[in-house]
Amino acid sequence: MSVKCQQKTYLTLTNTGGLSVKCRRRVGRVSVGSRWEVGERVVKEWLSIYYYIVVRWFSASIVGIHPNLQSFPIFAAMKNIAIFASGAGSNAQKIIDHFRGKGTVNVKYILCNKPGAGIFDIAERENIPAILIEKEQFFRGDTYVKLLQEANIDLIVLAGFLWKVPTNLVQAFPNKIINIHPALLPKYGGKGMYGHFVHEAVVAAQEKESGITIHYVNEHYDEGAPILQERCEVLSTDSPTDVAKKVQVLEHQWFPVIVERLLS
Ligand SMILES: Nc1nc2c(c(=O)[nH]1)N[C@@H](CN(C=O)c1ccc(C(=O)N[C@@H](CCC(=O)O)C(=O)O)cc1)CN2
Ligand SMILES: NCC(=O)N[C@@H]1O[C@H](COP(=O)([O-])[O-])[C@@H](O)[C@H]1O
Repeated sequence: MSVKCQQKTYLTLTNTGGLSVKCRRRVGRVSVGSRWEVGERVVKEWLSIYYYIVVRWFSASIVGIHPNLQSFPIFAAMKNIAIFASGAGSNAQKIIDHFRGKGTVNVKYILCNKPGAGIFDIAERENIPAILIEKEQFFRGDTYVKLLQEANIDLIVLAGFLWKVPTNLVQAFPNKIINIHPALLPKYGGKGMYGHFVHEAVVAAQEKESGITIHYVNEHYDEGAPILQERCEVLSTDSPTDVAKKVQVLEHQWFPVIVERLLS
């Protein structure tokens, strides 16, 4: 079944820090699956909402009586994350999938600086509030710092975000912002080193291996403390796209695991 004229919505921050809803009308045929798939998806969504409400209410009341039960996963308070992205959002999707139905992590916001980026479609499908970042507000002022603090964000995850996080945001969330880089830092990092540019440089240098680096974010590009590096072989016959595919497998395998480990 497909429908026409899907309304695409995202949020923007007003100057007073409020949220306003924007509609990006998309005219075109959007497949939402068969009636059965749609019905199944609705049932699953309602069940996860029911699970969330019942279990969270129950665990909150129990923890209120015995706070030391907090250490048991079932009673642990849910952690909030915000995901920043600029592109397709495949890493964001893997993180969302990883925590689906667990009741441990809530993706409270998705923030993106590129109108029309695929990450907005993911946010729409997953019913996650999506915010289009306004450049001036992001680099001058505390609008986004306040939004994320008021949302009680426990971890900010940069998943293919292509702007430098400003110092005020880094300082507001010390050791609570992480990034995934598609290479083995410190090589192939810094300004200009993102996406395909990284893999092109690795192939041009005839490297025998590449990989991923997940690291804390400081005020400079790619200089924060490393958290994890995983490697893949680069063959002499590999193109940058071949390397990108191998690296993406590592990203999708490890990023959700590291997010979970840091929040536990
Ligand atoms: N304060 C920090 N902010 C960000 C970091 C970081 O380590 N500290 N990591 C980046 C992600 N990243 C590499 O992992 C990265 C992303 C983008 C660039 C870059 O050169 N960007 C261009 C702009 C590109 C665009 O707008 O399309 C630029 O700055 O000129 C380098 C590294 C996320 N933020
Ligand atoms: N230097 C930052 C950088 O290059 N990040 C890279 O952007 C891609 C985002 O893909 P996605 O939108 O499909 O998650 C990922 O490969 C990530 O490592």
